[in-house]
Amino acid sequence: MANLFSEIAFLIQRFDWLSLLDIILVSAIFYALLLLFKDTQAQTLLRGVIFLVIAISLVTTLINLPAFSWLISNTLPSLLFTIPVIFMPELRRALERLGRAGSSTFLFEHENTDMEKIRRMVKAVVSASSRLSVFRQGALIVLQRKDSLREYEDTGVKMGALVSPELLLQIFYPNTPLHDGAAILVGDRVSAAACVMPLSSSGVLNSSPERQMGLRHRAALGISEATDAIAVVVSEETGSISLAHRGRILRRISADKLENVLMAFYQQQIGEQEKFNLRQFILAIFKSNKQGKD
Ligand SMILES: Nc1ncnc2c1ncn2[C@@H]1O[C@H](COP(=O)(O)OP(=O)(O)OP(=O)(O)O)[C@@H](O)[C@H]1O
Repeated sequence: MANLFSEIAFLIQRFDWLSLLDIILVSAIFYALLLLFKDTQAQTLLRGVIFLVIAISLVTTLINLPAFSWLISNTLPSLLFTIPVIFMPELRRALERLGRAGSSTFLFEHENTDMEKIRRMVKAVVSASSRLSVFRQGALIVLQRKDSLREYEDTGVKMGALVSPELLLQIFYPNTPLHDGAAILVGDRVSAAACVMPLSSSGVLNSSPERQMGLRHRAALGISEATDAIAVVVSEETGSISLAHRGRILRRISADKLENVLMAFYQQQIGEQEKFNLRQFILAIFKSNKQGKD
């Protein structure tokens, strides 16, 4: 024990501003990694790994355990190689998120921020959902937000048609070729129909007070867990409308509530983008002033 205290005292004595910089850099990298994996399934694992790495480094630095240190120094690198393989989809999404944060052109941002297009799309989804609900025709409509849904579009039939209530009603008309699966909406267009979504394996639906939900609701929850998309489901059995987002499901909502919730989601997104654009705008003015002076 006395040895451990003297070891700690020795470490404290050696602590200088370079050590502080070292700690700040490592903490910044861990913080950036956690931020990158925020809201993904890999987040909990990453937190565990970071905790493990810190705990092991402390133990092996302070206490002289040669066999344990040997085991850890040989197994940790292989663990670092296996994590990216297991969490490939999360990693890809995290890098996509990073790429989006880096892209700052006004044009790129404008594609999503056209409020008129969004309003038209929301109106079409709400109108189609309420009519499908009355007819008790099952439907799954997935609205892309920031995360790309390209890999899911590839599982269905590509369309690229302007969204309208009639088009959505036609897609989900029973026993037609496109009615099975999900329709994906990107902006104000139906980009693909009859798409296969990942099924949720979380217990949210099982623990619901009602009966266990079927595949359509599992698929809605699944895509909302895997991406930031919003999924609107119309139940074939009950005609009820539900909305899934970020692994949570709002059950049996009215058409009015659906419209309010969807508009709130997009207004929040647009607010964030406008804040971002304002920053870009200020930076651009600052740059052009500087160039003018030069
Ligand atoms: N992975 C999937 N991706 C997209 N759609 C799916 C997927 N799996 C099933 N579906 C859709 O769900 C339909 C089956 O729904 P099921 O009756 O099992 O679900 P449910 O949640 O009970 O819905 P409902 O209340 O409408 O009956 C399929 O016909 C298909 O259109």
